[in-house]
Amino acid sequence: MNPHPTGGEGAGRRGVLVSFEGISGIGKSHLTRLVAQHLDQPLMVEEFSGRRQRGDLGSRIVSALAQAAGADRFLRGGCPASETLLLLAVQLHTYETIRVPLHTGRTVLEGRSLHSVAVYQAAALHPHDDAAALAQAHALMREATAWRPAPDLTVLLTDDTGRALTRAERRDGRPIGAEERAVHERCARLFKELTAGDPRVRRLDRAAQPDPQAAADRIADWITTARPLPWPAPALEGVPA
Ligand SMILES: Nc1ncnc2c1ncn2[C@@H]1O[C@H](COP(=O)(O)OP(=O)(O)OP(=O)(O)O)[C@@H](O)[C@H]1O
Ligand SMILES: Cc1cn([C@H]2C[C@H](O)[C@@H](COP(=O)(O)O)O2)c(=O)[nH]c1=O
Repeated sequence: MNPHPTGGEGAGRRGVLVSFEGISGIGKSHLTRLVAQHLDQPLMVEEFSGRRQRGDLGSRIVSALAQAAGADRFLRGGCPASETLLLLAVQLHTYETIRVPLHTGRTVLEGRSLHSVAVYQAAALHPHDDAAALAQAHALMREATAWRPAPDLTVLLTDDTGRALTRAERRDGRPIGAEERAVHERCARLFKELTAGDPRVRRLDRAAQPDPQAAADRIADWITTARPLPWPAPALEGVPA
């Protein structure tokens, strides 16, 4: 089986693929909207948010997972391996939907991308073993990037976890319990460990940069100076590399 069914990629002519990562309430959507105002008609993709009900394949997979998981915010319906493969499929679907705009020069902003699946699903697959979870997160990144490219630039947002979760509680109108809070804390750590030393990942700490406009200016600078990285994949049908 060809692991790059949608393939496609020479560097230089396409737009930059940017992801925003971090725990709930960290401000991914909020900052993405502000950053978008600095860019020339970027395409914004937010398939993972359970708050958005749409009919595309990726969103329908997420809705099905959310339904199977009941009230659980981490989409845990009791079958973590199958859930992980479905969430990776959502990532592949995202790539299939963005590849043409991306290859015709548009900047694409992804709210949650491969790192989110790697982190949350590694945590779900290894709930009691941090070292195994980190190894699993790296393995999931390798698996995912056999199927679709990783973002050229990942913006990892960090903050005091309590403050981020208070924002998420206020936004969603429901409290976050102690077990969920512990998972958020663990995933915040895993995001940092998974991305440590990766030159494609820029970290922005909201505690150090609390002004959203200043944070957005800084991120926009990173994006406008980022360059598309070569992707090891065959040429995209109908779109010159
Ligand atoms: N610096 C901030 N000051 C005040 N409110 C903020 C700030 N950043 C975000 N918010 C608000 O906090 C809530 C959570 O932000 P947002 O929805 O962007 O977080 P997120 O969970 O990271 O995003 P996503 O929905 O993409 O996963 C929103 O209501 C947003 O408007
Ligand atoms: C990609 C992905 C996400 N999740 C969980 C993590 C969060 O609890 C929600 C998304 O909520 P947000 O407030 O919109 O950030 O989904 C997950 O468990 N597994 C995943 O792969």
